[in-house]
Amino acid sequence: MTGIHGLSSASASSVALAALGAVVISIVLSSTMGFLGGKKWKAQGKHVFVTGGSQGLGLAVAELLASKGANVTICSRTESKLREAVGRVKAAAKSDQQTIEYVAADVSTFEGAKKAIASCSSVPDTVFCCAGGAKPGFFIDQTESDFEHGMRTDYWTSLGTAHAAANAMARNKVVDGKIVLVSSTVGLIGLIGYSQYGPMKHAIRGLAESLRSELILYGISVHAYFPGTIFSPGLEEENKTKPKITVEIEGTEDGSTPAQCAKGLIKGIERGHFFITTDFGTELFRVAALGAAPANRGLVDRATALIAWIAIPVWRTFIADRMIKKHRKEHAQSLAQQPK
Ligand SMILES: NC(=O)C1=CN([C@@H]2O[C@H](COP(=O)(O)OP(=O)(O)OC[C@H]3O[C@@H](n4cnc5c(N)ncnc54)[C@H](OP(=O)(O)O)[C@@H]3O)[C@@H](O)[C@H]2O)C=CC1
Ligand SMILES: CCCCCCCCCCCCCCCC(=O)[C@@H](N)CO
Repeated sequence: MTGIHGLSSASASSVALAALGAVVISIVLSSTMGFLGGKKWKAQGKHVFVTGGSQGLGLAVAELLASKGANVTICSRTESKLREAVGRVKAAAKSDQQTIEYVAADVSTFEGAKKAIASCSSVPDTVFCCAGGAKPGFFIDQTESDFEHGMRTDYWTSLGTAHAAANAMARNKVVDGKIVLVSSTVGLIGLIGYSQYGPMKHAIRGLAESLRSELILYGISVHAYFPGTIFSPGLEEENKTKPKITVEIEGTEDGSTPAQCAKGLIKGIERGHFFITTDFGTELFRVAALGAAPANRGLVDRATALIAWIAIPVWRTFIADRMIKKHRKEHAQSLAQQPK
């Protein structure tokens, strides 16, 4: 007797059994965090260091964790902004016993990042690398200096901070250390206007995977966050130079407040998720691009990947690429007006 694909029913049932086995293993592996690791991460009593902590996502993360009882050090380059921001973090704190401070530093060099970590009143056990920002534009318009700036602002800030933090944590035997890297939706996909920025956010994903593996040595856990549009001061700034076509594809209405993003990010961390998203579109891109990274919920991730398998090519072909093709004429006209 033969089954549907000409398989004997015996081998069809062994295929089914193997599939079932894979599902069970997948569920077990993805739930080990809950069953074996046991402990849910708590902000209470931690010392959290946040780069990009003077505004936008970083400030919202600092405020939220202070409200949950963490000691917080915010870091960015501009002291005047830090002074105001640290007041907001203090106001959000659960009690006046918490240490809330700021460190003014440029973390885009190893020297700056090392100094920033060393200036904290104690070794931080939890580090959020939120510093970053895009300078969108058309690939052919951008200069070598724009790309170099992107590497510094969007990759090196995280690399330097993670390097300084891992050193401090490992050498001071910090228990349950944590490093959180911030990528973007465009760290999972490519999108017109973001060639100076997206590839750096892809690099952040690679850094997260490398560090997740190696920092097991020291019991330091690593997470990467992939936010969609955040209504932040940085977004207002980048929108001044963002190509119209990029704005159209992103949609001006679609996005979240820094506070909404911080809330979703912390929820993901508490659940022990490795790659964290806070909007459905990016969640589809995450499961489609998961590769060998750990899933969040084994079975659900795989089911979501089935949706992504259909939805992503449809979105790309009939929405994104089509909009770009429609934009060709307008773009050619503006190109013709530029000097060669
Ligand atoms: N806004 C968005 O739509 C999205 C943002 N993201 C990412 O989320 C993160 C936060 O974004 P957002 O909330 O918009 O942030 P903002 O652009 O509003 O703020 C950036 C923060 O980083 C600080 N910063 C920048 N460069 C350095 C540096 N070299 N050293 C120290 N601090 C620095 C800034 O302060 P100062 O200039 O004073 O140093 C500021 O505090 C970024 O990594 C961004 O790429 C991801 C997806 C979408
Ligand atoms: C099948 C799936 C459909 C989903 C559609 C979603 C469309 C995604 C558009 C990309 C949004 C880019 C946000 C991040 C931008 C960013 O990082 C900068 N703003 C940095 O400041």
